[in-house]
Amino acid sequence: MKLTQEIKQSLQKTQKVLSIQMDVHHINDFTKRFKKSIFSGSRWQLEQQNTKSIATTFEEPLPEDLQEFIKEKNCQILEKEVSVGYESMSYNDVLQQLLPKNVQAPQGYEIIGKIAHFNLAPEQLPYKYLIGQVLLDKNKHLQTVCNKLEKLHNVYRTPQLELLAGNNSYDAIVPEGGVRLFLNFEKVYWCTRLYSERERIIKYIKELANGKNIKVLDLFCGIGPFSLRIAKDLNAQCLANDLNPECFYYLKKNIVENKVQNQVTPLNMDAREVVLKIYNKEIDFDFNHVYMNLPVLAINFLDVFKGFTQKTGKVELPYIHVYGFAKGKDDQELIEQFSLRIVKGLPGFDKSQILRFHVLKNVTKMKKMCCLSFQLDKKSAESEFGLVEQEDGNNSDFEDDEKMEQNELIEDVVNKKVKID
Ligand SMILES: C[S@@+](CC[C@H](N)C(=O)[O-])C[C@H]1O[C@@H](n2cnc3c(N)ncnc32)[C@H](O)[C@@H]1O
Repeated sequence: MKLTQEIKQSLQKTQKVLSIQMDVHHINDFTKRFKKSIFSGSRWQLEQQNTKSIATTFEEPLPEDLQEFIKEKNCQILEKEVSVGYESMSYNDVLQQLLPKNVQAPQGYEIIGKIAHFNLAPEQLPYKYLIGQVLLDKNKHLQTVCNKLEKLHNVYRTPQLELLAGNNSYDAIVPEGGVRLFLNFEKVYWCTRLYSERERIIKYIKELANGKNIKVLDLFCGIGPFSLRIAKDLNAQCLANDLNPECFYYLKKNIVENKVQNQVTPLNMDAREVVLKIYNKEIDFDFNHVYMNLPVLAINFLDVFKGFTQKTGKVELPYIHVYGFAKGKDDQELIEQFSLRIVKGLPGFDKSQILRFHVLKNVTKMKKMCCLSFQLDKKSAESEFGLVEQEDGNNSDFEDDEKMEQNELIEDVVNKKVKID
C-alpha cells in the first residue's frame, strides 16, 4: 500500500473544536502555557479589533489551569469547525486511521544520520511503504526511511535494507564521542547502540593502563569507531583492521577527517593474518591491548595468540577484550561456557584470570552477548605456536548466533530506540 493523493484526501474532514478567544495581549502567555493543546496547524484568527481566537484540542470538562486562565483573562469559548487533513495530522493519527485495527503503527525506529530504519513485524509489511512515507513526511530531518530485512549469513555483517521512502542513499555522518564517522549503512557494519560499550571499554583500558602508553590492535574494527575514539580520548596508537574493503575505504576517510593519521593505521585483511604478519615482522606494531569485536566468531581467533612469547620474544603479555555469545542463567554459567570456548584456542586459560565480564545484551532469556577482558596467560603465551583447526560446527554456530542477534535487534527496536510521540 502506497500513500497516494487519494488516500491523503480521504483523511480530509471537518471537526468540531473548542476555540479560545482572548485579547491579543494574552496571546503570548496562552501560547507559553498551552502550546501543546493548540490544534495542529491552527492559526490565530481576528474576531474583532484586538481580539483573536485559536482552535484547541481541549474537550469539556476543561482542565483547571485553563479555566483559571479563561476567568483571569476574560476569554470566551467558541465552538468552531476546523478542516483536518494529512498535513496537520501526526504520524500516529495518520497510521491509526489508515492501518487495519489488527496492525499497530510501529512505535520505534533507529536513526543513523538522516536515515531511519525499522525492523517491521510481518503484519506491518503490506503497509511498509505507507509507514515509511508517513514517517518521512512527519520528520523533516530525515532523508531516507528503510526496513532492515532479516540478515543473511554474511561475513561483513552488513544489513539487507529495503528502501521505504525518500532518497535511495545510505551515506551517513554520525557524531560519536568527539569523532565524526562517515559510513554507508548498506555497505558496512554500523550499530549506534554500541556507543556506550565503546565508552565502557575505553574507560576500562584507561584504568588498566594506569598512565602507560596504550597500543591497541583492533582486529575487527569496522569503520574504526573504537580506534578513533581511543586515539582521541587516550592518545592511543592503534592498528585498525577490517576484512571488508568498504570498511577500509571509510576507515581511511575517518582517520583523515578526524586527523588521527599519526595514531591510527588502517589495514584490510583477515584478522589472523594481521597477527601472523606482526609475528613475521612484515607489520611493525607493538601492542598491549587486543580488541576483538566480532561476537559471532572472535573467540575462534584467539588461537593465534598461543605461542605469543615464542613468536614475539615478549614477556609482557597483552590484555584481550573479546566479544561472544554464551548461554546461561547467570554470570557464573555464562563465564563457564565462555571459558570453555576460550580454552580451545588458549589451553592455559583459566577463568580465575578474568578481569572483567560484562553482559551487553539479552539475545534470548538464556543467550547473552558478552564481553570478557583478560590478560593473555603465561602458559598459553609460552606454549608452542600452532593454530587450532576450526571445527565443522563453526558455521552452524555462526548461523545460530546470527539469527539470535537478529531477534535481539528486533526486540531492541520494539523497545523503542527512538519513540514516536
Ligand atoms: C560486529 S562488526 C564490528 C565493527 C566495529 N568494531 C564496530 O563497533 O563498529 C565486525 C566486523 O568484523 C569484520 N570481519 C569479519 N570477519 C573478519 C575477519 N576474518 N577478519 C577481519 N575482520 C573481519 C566485519 O567486516 C565487520 O566489519
